[in-house]
Amino acid sequence: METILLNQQNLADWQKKASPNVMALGCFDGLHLGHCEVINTAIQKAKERQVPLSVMSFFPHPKTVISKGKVHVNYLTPLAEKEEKLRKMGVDTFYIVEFNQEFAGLSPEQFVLDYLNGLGVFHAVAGFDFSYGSYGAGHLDRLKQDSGGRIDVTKVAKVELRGEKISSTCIRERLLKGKVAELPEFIGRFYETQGEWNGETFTLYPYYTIPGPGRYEVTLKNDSGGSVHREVIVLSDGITIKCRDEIPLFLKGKLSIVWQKGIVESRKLRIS
Ligand SMILES: Cc1cc2nc3c(=O)[nH]c(=O)nc-3n(C[C@H](O)[C@H](O)[C@H](O)COP(=O)(O)O)c2cc1C
Ligand SMILES: Nc1ncnc2c1ncn2[C@@H]1O[C@H](COP(=O)(O)OP(=O)(O)OP(=O)(O)O)[C@@H](O)[C@H]1O
Repeated sequence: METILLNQQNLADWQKKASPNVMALGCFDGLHLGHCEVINTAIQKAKERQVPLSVMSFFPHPKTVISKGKVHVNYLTPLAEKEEKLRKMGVDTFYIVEFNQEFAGLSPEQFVLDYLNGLGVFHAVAGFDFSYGSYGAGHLDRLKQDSGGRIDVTKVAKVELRGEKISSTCIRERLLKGKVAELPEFIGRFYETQGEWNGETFTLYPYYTIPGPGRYEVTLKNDSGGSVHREVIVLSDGITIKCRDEIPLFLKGKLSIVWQKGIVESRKLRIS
């Protein structure tokens, strides 16, 4: 998979190199079950047409830029992890578009002509609610027209769980409430964060969303298959993670925390 950091300055160079492709569109933070439905649908379309599959995502999160910094988005999957997951899914080209005020101000038509037509897209796949262009005015029902009739569109229906749309937002909300045990129903696995254990402290890699303050049952594991079950505490500062028991030194170095269960404090259970 080729990863391309795209912006207004280098767009013309990448347009010259582009070949016909199918493209999946969106932020894809967390690569939850709704995102996987979009990407797997796009994979199928690319196979049917025997062309490469590209994914176009945006960084920083549009909400942060559009709110002019008022809305701060912590990520579920930092870029490096998203890149690895997309590569494993079989994506051929991963475009990360620099989402800044200038880009946000593109009209829906201009975005489609410059970033889809211009990059060889002839079939676009996104979810039912994908929006594009200034004020989010663009939507899938007008994309073909915005492309001058050149791009066919597949709209993926809402993937929901008990009536609730599966979204990165609802996953972040559950994380901050400590409801990590519910997440496999949304992302198909337990939520994981990557970082370093130096023998004394955990240091998470940047951008992860840490579960809310509280105690958690977790599995600590490294890339060579070593793992232990432990209880960790996220302190009230919401960023410090402490492990209650000793962590074996064979886990020193890069370490994943697999968040499995929030331990409800007994005091919360006390019925006054
Ligand atoms: C080129 C481009 C420009 C965009 N500009 C805006 C914008 O000005 N305002 C906006 O609300 N959304 C804009 N969006 C849509 C956002 O990416 C995002 O979909 C929207 O904020 C709704 O987010 P949500 O569906 O996750 O709530 C733009 C998207 C693209 C691709
Ligand atoms: N539950 C879902 N069902 C179908 N498509 C979805 C679903 N969630 C997201 N998508 C689609 O997947 C792509 C990426 O979604 P995106 O990350 O932009 O939105 P999101 O998951 O709702 O995140 P957020 O909550 O931050 O807005 C978009 O095309 C979007 O329409």
